[in-house]
Amino acid sequence: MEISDFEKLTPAMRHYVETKNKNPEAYLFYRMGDFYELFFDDAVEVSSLLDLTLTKKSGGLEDKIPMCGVPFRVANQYVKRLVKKGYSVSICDQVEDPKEAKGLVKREIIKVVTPGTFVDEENPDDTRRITSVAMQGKLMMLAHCDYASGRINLEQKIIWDYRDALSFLDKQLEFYRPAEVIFSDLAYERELSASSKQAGVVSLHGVEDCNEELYQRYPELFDSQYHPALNLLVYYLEMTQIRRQDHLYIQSMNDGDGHMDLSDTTIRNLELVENTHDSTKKDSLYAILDRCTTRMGSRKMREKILRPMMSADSLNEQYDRIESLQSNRILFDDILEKLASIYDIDRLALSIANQNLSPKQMVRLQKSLAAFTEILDFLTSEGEMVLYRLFEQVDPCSDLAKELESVFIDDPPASYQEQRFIREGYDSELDELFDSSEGGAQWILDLEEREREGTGIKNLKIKYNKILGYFFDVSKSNLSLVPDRFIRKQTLVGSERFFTDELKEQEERILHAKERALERQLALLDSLRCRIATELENIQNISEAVAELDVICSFALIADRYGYVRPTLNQEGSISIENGRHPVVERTIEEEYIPNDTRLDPNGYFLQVITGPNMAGKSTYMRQVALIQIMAQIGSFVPCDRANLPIVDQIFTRIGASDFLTRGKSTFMVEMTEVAEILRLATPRSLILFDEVGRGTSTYDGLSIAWSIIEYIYDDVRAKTLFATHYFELTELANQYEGILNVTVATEEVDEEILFLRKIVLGESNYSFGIDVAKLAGVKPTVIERARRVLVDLERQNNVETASIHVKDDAVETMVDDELREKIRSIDLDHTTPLEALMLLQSLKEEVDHA
Ligand SMILES: Nc1ncnc2c1ncn2[C@@H]1O[C@H](COP(=O)(O)OP(=O)(O)OP(=O)(O)O)[C@@H](O)[C@H]1O
Repeated sequence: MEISDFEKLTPAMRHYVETKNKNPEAYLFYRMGDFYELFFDDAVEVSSLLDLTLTKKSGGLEDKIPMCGVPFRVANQYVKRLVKKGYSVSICDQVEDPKEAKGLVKREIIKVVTPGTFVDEENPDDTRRITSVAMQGKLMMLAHCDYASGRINLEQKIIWDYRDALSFLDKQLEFYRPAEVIFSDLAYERELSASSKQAGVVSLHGVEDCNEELYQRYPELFDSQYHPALNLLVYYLEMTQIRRQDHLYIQSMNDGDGHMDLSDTTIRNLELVENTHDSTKKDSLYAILDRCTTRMGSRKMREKILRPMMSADSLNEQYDRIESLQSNRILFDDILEKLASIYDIDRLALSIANQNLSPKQMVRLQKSLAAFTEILDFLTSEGEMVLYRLFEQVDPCSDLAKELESVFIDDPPASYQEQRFIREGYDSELDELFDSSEGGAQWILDLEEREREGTGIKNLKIKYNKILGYFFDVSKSNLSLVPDRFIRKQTLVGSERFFTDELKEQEERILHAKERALERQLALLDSLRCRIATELENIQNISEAVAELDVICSFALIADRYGYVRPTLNQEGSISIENGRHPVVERTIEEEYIPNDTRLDPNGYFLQVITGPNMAGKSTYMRQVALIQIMAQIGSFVPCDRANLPIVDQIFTRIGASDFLTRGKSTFMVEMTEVAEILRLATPRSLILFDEVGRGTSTYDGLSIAWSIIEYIYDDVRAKTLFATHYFELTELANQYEGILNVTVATEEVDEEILFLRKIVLGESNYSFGIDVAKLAGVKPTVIERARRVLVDLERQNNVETASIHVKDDAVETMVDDELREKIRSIDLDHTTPLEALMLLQSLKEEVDHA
């Protein structure tokens, strides 16, 4: 805005413009009376975003100023809609009582609500995270914060190049799914933009200034160590929320150790937390495993699935806990019952720190703490030490729970400022004040009765409103009976309103007592808020422990219900699964699920080439192995009869076409990029699933790539690998390498129809049944017939071509050698003339030259 225009503005509009300029990127909600108003461009944009009526207001300029507004009581609804679309909103409130203001009422921005800091009280499942990214030398550091609970997870990784940065960020953003990412301007901005789009980040912006003094102000948080990403995060939160951020705490610091590293493609391909068709939880591993009672438990379950553990000791301890619940049914039921009365206390942390817990929230906290104490009592009295150990370090805040127990009435009102919510007997002064206010009310009723008799006005009533206070209401027909001591206050169409000196005197007393009672009540509430704030850290620990316990209960429930068994962990690195099942497919198909065995042994067969017709069950089999391995490493029992499993460091999957086309790469390019990444990162402790690698290009290209990938894995990577393919030629590899095993999915042909037996058996299949599947799928018979003829032709040509390809490849060379050897062996020298021998030699040479 031009300075000349600014000077023409009314004082209120000038203040609005000054306030807006403090944070131009956020929409400014400017409090005026009972509304938050927006002006100028903000009004035009927000009215269209939220379907509000756009009006105009004169503000000193020649043209009227665009304006729209929302009632302040429901403003949160509008703020929510804006932040969900990725916008931020500055809330500018009146910070002095308008009645006491001289001139303009003082207004200030009290906070800026951003996509990552918005807390949706009505929807506790809406977990919003904010992530900060900063670089320190070659170290990329990230701080992920769940703002409502105050929990922060720190991550870091040494970045060698652009590709490293991109893959690390992809993984991080996919895992934490922040709504908002902030970065210092120096950080990898370009990479961030690409990754964040992929992970659906709604708001991304750089923050230039970063106050390095912060770590002195939050000594516990920083643990006297400067951490640039954490610093950036706290700086940004203080700047937007305009207050100290005392509820923040570090939940974990991950420097890559201790957890299995799952790539975002693996998370997607195995449908760990969402399915690939509509990106919801349905039909994912998470949907099967999550039988948690509390919301904290469900969130923890998701975290665990995405971050499997690597410590055999911790996993065995977790299995022990499941067993201990299974073997003590009564205790298990008691715990489940108590968990059901624990609220989502995790999300109260922000309100606890800001000391604005409502009475309703306090009652929830009290009930949750009481239930938690009872759970601890069960465990100690039952001597269940494996479970109790979860809580050894946790202070149950029993005193606080007891203290809160006697405070509140049963169901405190949501709008508590004007109503009684503290129980009688908790504070004698409060009781006296409410008594006199309520006693006054009785006095009014008595007076009404007395005056009705005294005046003879049968329907005389004492009423109350905010403007007149208490008054006598007399209908027109009774006006002649009104005595002189009644003083007229107001005349309406059908009645008149009066008061008496006596009524006014009493009114003073009643209203004053009520006001003081409410004041006292709020003061008591404030002191409880202070008291609770001192226990914040303990409450956060309790919510962590409850979440852990809930997850274990969920594992135990599922194990019982679906017949999962405890896996045994081995150090040798071999996978041995008896009658394994796919945890999701077995629950979603109508027919019976056919279990399968798997054995992958680093000292024996560690690479399986899986052939078999389309739709036979190859992918399902491979995924089942990966899912069983993941389940074991998150501490769950597994769907099979018996499992002896290693701790794998990573699970890689190259399955189907990924949806990366937005980044301008072809499907085949994406496939090869993923393959390259897998070959680079996999170790002998990894598990790799390859489904039809090489399919995205011409047959020979694809076949040769698949062939050499298998050889490379066999010779150099040595990771346990399942390789499903339609290239029958790859089954030849098993003849050449000892550790490669050919398996196939059994089928039966009954009356020219194929029957899938779903059973993995030794051997290979050179027939893909693609055309049969097309027939099953309902493709027209004429098309099917034509396809069969084309296939026959192609196969004929194919053989001719195969004979003439020149591949410098051990495998092919071996085949040529074998043929030559065979020919030489068959020469009968006793019956060969020198000339014939010479001619034979010439023909052999020609063959070798053309091979
Ligand atoms: N073990 C099993 N028991 C019962 N049904 C199964 C089993 N395995 C797979 N199926 C069923 O078969 C369907 C096809 O399986 P899957 O996708 O694994 O086949 P595929 O061999 O990978 O096929 P394609 O080669 O066409 O990708 C699954 O959707 C499932 O309904």
